[in-house]
Amino acid sequence: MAAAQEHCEFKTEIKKLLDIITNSLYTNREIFLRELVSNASDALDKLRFETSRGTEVKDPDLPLEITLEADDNKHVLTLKDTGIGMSRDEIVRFLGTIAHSGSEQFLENMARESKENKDASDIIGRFGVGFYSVFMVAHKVVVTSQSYRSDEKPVRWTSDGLGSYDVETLDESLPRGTTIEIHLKEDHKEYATENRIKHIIKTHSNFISFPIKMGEETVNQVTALWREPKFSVKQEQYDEFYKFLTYDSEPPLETLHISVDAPVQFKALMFIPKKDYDIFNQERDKYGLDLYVRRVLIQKENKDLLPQYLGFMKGVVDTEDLPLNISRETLQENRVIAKIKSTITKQILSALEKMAKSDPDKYAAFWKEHSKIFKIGYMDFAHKDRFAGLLRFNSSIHESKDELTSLADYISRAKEGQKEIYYISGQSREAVELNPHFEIFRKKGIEVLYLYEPIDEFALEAVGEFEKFKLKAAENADLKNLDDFADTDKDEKKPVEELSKDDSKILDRLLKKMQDILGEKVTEVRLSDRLTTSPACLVSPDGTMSSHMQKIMRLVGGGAKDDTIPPKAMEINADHPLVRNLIAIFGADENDLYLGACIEQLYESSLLLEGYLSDPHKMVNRINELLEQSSGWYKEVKKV
Ligand SMILES: Nc1ncnc2c1ncn2[C@@H]1O[C@H](COP(=O)(O)OP(=O)(O)OP(=O)(O)O)[C@@H](O)[C@H]1O
Repeated sequence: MAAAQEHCEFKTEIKKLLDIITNSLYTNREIFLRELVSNASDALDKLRFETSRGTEVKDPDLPLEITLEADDNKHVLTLKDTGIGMSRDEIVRFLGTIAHSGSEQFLENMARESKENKDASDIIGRFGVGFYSVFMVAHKVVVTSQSYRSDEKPVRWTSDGLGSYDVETLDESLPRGTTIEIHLKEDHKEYATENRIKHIIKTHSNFISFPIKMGEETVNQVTALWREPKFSVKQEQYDEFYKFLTYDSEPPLETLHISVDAPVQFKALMFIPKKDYDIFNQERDKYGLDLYVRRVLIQKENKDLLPQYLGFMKGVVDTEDLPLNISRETLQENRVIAKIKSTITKQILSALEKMAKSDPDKYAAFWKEHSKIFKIGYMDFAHKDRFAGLLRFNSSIHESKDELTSLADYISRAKEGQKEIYYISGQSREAVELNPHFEIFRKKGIEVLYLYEPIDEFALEAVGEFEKFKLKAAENADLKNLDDFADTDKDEKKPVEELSKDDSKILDRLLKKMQDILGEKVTEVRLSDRLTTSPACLVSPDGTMSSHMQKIMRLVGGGAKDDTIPPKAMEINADHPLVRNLIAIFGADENDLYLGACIEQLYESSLLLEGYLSDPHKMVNRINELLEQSSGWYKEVKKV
């Protein structure tokens, strides 16, 4: 006899979700079974977790398993588990609102994707939509559940997935667990045939750690692959397990299977995915390894087992050295976990080092996908040198932006007597190569690393030194250190005439004039030893951050917008034709107004290159005035 029947409307967001699911053209509908089996497995994990910590449960002797029944005549597929079950309150909360991760994320991603006009069907496959995906194939679903708490009555939940559902409390007695009856739509009755179902289980759910039974047969593998000895596992099995774990359709780039006895006993099976699937640029909090204690799942995506910069790793860790009843809240302070983390970190770094050495192409593929997160490793001081050894950069010796070098290779090419590794930051290869600070390095044939990501410079600053070579921003290089190196740039333009004594004196006064005009905007105006093609550049006072770093610090400084420009010295290239012209103009009339505009413009052009010019209006006006004047003169010279 049924009691307390209730008819309820789904919340709006669920209606939206159901609408997307049922109307989507998604062809790979079989993943609904993956979702339901994974829910059943979660429910069994939760039950095992409760019993292992001594909680009293209903029907303690029931085997922990999932059973499937396919009724080909009635087109009904039934999935049963002996897991934790749901009470009436829970079933309404869990299946009637959208408080759970999968579907919520799905909706967010859908919203974003539809803005970008992408095909959404791929998201269904990759993220899973949880329970509701069943309505891709069902016209009616009946969920009957008995909670593991003996004082709860069984409950039945029925819905056609259109807009509402019914719940009723049952008076009969039922064994613990959840049964889901799936009444298939006419078009999808194939999902009530035994062979089809077996095939789907093998494809998507083979590594579920509880038996999935059809009749007498256990359809899935059940064994915990990570506990098998390494030599007995084939790469195909690893690949299959990886796909099961991540929903990735491609095999992993690298597999790492380790068994450790000291200082802690644990086994880990980890993978580096071929692609960084954080395609939505979400917060990087979806990382971590699944933690098992003696095959019992304690926590999915545990973050205490892995430093964040190795967060691209996917996989499982299983240890003997923790009590089964450990509380998840205290994992973070647990000494065993800390030891596992430190061992795993070393093992992953070793694996990367090995890969970099034995298969540079593979390492380059790793770098392309995962370096963004890996570079956060500059905070891991304990492994600073190993981290630095794994860094890769584009450099001035390369022909294109896609080539990479390590710091060690840079050093192997360094000039005799060179003690520093130089780098320049910029948005692109072109931008770096136009940076005036690069000119002296080009002239002397000294290699410079090109840094394109904001984090690169943080990483190199933190590393500080590699194999006794100091890491130095090119603009902060002490030019005295470069004096010993001869010029190598052969395709010099014709040598510039030496300045006459008189002109040198005029230049001295011109520099003072520049200083007067620019006032407090610069610390000084001086002659440059570093420029060959640019007329001027700005230089940070010794020991300060590079301009690039200063800009980043202003961005991350948060709060108030800081528009102040840190004072810098302006350096002038005495050999530049523009400067030579200015000397002549200044020599003729020290107060020529044209000079003032030119000097301001030189300063602001340098600011622009350093990325500091925040308001271009004044500058554009001035350029237009200068253009107007010069076009007038040009017209006269050309006699047009
Ligand atoms: N077989 C089941 N036994 C017990 N509870 C279940 C079962 N199936 C679903 N639930 C409950 O319903 C909730 C919602 O399930 P749903 O599949 O929609 O999302 P989810 O599993 O939480 O998220 P995700 O799909 O990201 O894993 C689950 O979190 C769980 O609490």
